Amino acid sequence: MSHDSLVEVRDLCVSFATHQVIKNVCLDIRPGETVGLVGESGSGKTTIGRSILGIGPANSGRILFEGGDIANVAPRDRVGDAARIQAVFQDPYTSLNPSMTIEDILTEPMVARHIATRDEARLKVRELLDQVSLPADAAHRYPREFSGGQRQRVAIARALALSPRLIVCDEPVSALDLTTQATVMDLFIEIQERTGVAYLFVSHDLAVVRHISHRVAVMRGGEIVEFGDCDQVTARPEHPYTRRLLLAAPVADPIRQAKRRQDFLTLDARS
Ligand SMILES: Nc1ncnc2c1ncn2[C@@H]1O[C@H](COP(=O)(O)OP(=O)(O)OP(=O)(O)O)[C@@H](O)[C@H]1O
Repeated sequence: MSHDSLVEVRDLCVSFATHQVIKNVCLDIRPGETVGLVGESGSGKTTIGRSILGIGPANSGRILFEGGDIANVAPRDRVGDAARIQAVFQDPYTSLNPSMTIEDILTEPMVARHIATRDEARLKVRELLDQVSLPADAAHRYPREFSGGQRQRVAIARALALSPRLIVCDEPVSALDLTTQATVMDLFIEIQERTGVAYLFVSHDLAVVRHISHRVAVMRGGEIVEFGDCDQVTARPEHPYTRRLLLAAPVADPIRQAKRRQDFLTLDARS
């Protein structure tokens, strides 16, 4: 494996019953990097994230994390930094336990992993809330008292509680309105700059992925059809499917959009 990878997915295959949904996927994520994973609904983005998290299967292939194979190792059986791979999911309304206070939600991962006593974990809550720009008094409130964007901040704070090297972010802003999306995206970027955490950023929304990613992988029908630097993939896409995805993503400037359409049509005609 290239030694600068944090995660390397090699020839991953996943099937549900007789349906093969992931076909020989290869993907690597470097420390501190954001890899965006885009593609239409059902292309297999979430399935790859779940395999990396250890909450979904890998029928064959390997998932190397700092060199050790973590494919099919459940989260509780993972050791070292692999035990701290975290997730932020789409729906902040169902991903937080409604009967727990924010303090309990944030201390639970630290206590369950025995990396802090309950008292030590409580002391860390204030710092975590501060990292996601929530007030200290949020600790004693319940998820229902917060907006969608604030709940997603709580989910991000919970992911940060274990000082992860990697967070799998699965459509983390898709349920939020556009203004809130922008502030939560800025928070993800700011946290990465401060902590050096890497993200696998899953989204159907190319505009969102383009904003945050260093590299982008494009999925279609269980395969990665294109993987490269974000600028390269979005400005000079090689695969016709990537060009179609890009054309489907809105561009504010109609003149730029028309030019892009013409450029891509020319490229399609050549490929
Ligand atoms: N537990 C499961 N059992 C059976 N089929 C599944 C399961 N999980 C996913 N699939 C199937 O695998 C395929 C890929 O699903 P996946 O959720 O990974 O796609 P996706 O690209 O994340 O799509 P979306 O954006 O809609 O979430 C789909 O055909 C889906 O129906």
